[in-house]
Amino acid sequence: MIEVQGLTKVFTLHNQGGIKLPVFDGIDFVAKQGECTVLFGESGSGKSTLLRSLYANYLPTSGSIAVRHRGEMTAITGAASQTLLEIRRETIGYVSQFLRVIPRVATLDVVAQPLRERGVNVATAHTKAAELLEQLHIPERLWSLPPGTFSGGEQQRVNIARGFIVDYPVLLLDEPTASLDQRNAAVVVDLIRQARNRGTAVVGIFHDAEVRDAVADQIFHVNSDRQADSLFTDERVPA
Ligand SMILES: Nc1ncnc2c1ncn2[C@@H]1O[C@H](COP(=O)(O)OP(=O)(O)OP(=O)(O)O)[C@@H](O)[C@H]1O
Repeated sequence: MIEVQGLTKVFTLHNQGGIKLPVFDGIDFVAKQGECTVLFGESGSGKSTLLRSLYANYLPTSGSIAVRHRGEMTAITGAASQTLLEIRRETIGYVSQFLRVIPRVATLDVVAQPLRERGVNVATAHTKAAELLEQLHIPERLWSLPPGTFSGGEQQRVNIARGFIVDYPVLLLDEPTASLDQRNAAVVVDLIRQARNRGTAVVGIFHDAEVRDAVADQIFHVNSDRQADSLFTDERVPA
């Protein structure tokens, strides 16, 4: 579903005299349908940078990223804005670590929005949003409120509900259980497994070893010191 070739990222800090900050160099990486790929590595190794590059939030310095979109491998690097919007609406879902929402929009609408953008009617989108919010233990009294003042864990669960409301062929998850208790982390593990069983290619960062072991089909080591030929390991992690 995703093919990454020779991906290199160097940040240039223009407000710091143009200092160059190399993050990773020459990454080759494949994410397959129905598999969960875990990005693994030390803090600062570039996991989030890689995930953001897959969503085209960051522009790579060199290399290419392609995603299977409408049945064809489509370049993300260098894609026109219109193509990127289409890819994000139909093919790639992204659950960032923190919820970013428009003020004064009710939680139920925040969660339902990705379905509404795909033309699903309000009633159906709200029903699906309510199911997910219930599953993730967000009390019903909060559904009509904007999530801006919710606790960190509540906001993260709203973000997860929003990410899982569409059956995206590719789902990118940036530490989706970081602020969650065990009960809610277990719900997220279930949601990931269900998505994977439907054929979604999941790519995620999970700091919690228990969660990681519960969902990983393969682990991709992101390591800024690595040699080019040891970039990819296809370690099967026991369920
Ligand atoms: N927008 C940016 N501008 C400049 N440097 C950045 C930017 N984003 C990330 N970096 C740098 O890139 C490096 C990798 O950061 P990244 O967040 O990808 O690491 P990570 O592996 O996800 O770390 P962690 O596990 O701590 O979240 C860091 O040194 C960071 O300072």
